[in-house]
Amino acid sequence: MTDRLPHEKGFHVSWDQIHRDSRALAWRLDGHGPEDGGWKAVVAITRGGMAPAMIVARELDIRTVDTISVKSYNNQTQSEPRIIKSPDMAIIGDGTGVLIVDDLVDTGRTLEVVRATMPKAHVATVYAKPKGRPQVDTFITEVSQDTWIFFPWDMALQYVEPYRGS
Ligand SMILES: O=P(O)(O)OC[C@H]1O[C@H](OP(=O)(O)OP(=O)(O)O)[C@H](O)[C@@H]1O
Ligand code: HPA
Ligand SMILES: [Mg+2]
Repeated sequence: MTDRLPHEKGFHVSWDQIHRDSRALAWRLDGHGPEDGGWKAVVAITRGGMAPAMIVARELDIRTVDTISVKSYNNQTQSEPRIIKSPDMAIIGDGTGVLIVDDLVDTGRTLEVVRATMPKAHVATVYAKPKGRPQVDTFITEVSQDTWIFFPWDMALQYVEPYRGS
């Protein structure tokens, strides 16, 4: 599969790395919620946003966690993003004090759709590519547009041949 990728580079993220980067995201967000009450809820964009959202919610002691389900990719082929499941809007309101969390922003189309449903929410991703950056309020690491990010939940440990074969 890898030789058919349209991306020049690969950025492989381990569980340890995503844990550290998600914690860094939480620390960056700490104290930046609305002055009257801080962050009140986290909305994870499924599925990739769920692991970072759990870590952010844990670090910032936020107990209200909901999800929004958006389907935009089939492997590496992009299609029109569709909202399959919305969060509980009675809790979310217009998004004030709500942190929307995703693993990454690429073209920004997923976030465009999500933002429209919660215009006052704060959008945070762990990784960002340049095209999608305008859709994100806070992120940790930027990678180039021609880089495909591989997450630990999509990978497995495997044997590699020694660099110098016998
Ligand atoms: O900025 P964009 O170009 O819209 O792409 C970013 C989105 O694509 C991936 O999710 P995907 O739709 O593949 O679903 P998944 O999280 O369930 O893997 C990723 O987790 C982001 O949510
Ligand atoms: O670089 C990526 N990695 C994983 N999923 C993605 N969805 C859009 N871009 C990416
Ligand atoms: Mg996703």
